[in-house]
Amino acid sequence: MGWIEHDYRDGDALATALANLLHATCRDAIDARGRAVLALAGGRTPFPAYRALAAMRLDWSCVVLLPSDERCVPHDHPACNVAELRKAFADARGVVIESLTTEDGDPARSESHARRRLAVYPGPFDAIVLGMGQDAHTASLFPGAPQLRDALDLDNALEATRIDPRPLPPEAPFPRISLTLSRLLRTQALHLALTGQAKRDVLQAARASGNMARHPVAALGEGQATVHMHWSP
Ligand SMILES: O=C1O[C@H](COP(=O)(O)O)[C@@H](O)[C@H](O)[C@H]1O
Repeated sequence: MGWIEHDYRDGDALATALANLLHATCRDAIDARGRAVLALAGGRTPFPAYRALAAMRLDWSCVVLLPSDERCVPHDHPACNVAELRKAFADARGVVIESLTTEDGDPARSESHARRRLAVYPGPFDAIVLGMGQDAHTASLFPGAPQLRDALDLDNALEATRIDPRPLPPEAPFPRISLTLSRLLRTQALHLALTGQAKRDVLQAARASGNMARHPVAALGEGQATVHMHWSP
C-alpha cells in the first residue's frame, strides 16, 4: 500500500513509541474481540520495545505472541528467537507465546509444526513487528535462498516455510522457519523497526530497486497494510 517513516532521536524513544503503539493495539483488539495476536521479529533491534511493552498493564492472558521467523536451533540455544521472546515477556503473566519450531529445532519437523500452530490463528494479526538485516532480509526471507521465490509468492497458501539462507549469515548460520510473505502481510498493522544509517540506506536502495529477489524487504510494500518504518540512529 504505502510506507510511512517515523524517525526518533534515539533507540529509547523508538522503543517507547513502538511499545505504546503495540499496547494500544492489544487493548483495542482485546476490547473488540477478546484477544490480541501479534507476530514479532527476533534479532536484536525490537527487543527494547518488547521489554517496554511487557512492563505495561494489560490483560496478558488475552495476548498471543508468535515469532515472525525462527532459527532452527534447540530452544535452549542462545540464537533461538522464541527463547528471547519468552525472556522479554517473562513478567507478562498469562501471555501465550507460540513457537515456530520443535524443541530440538529440527528443520523438517519444525516446518510442519509451524504450519499446524499457525492454523490455530486464521485471522489477520493485530500487528506485526519486523526487522531487517544488512542483506535486506526481513523475517527470514533471505535473498538467495532456494525457497525464496515460493515464500514471496502471494498466491502461495502455505503460511510458513523452511528457508536455507545461501550463504548462511555468519552471525546466525542456521536454517530457518519463516512466515511466508502472504502470511506476514495479513495484518492490521505492520511495523518495521530499524536502527542505524546503514540499514536506512539498505532499505532506501531496496525500495528504489523494487527487486524482491535481491531485497526481500521491498516486498512489504506489496500488501494492503501501510508499512510503518520506525528508525533511530
Ligand atoms: O535473523 C534475523 O535477523 C533480523 C534482523 O535482526 P537484527 O538483529 O539486525 O535486528 C530479524 O528481524 C529476524 O527476525 C531474525 O531472525
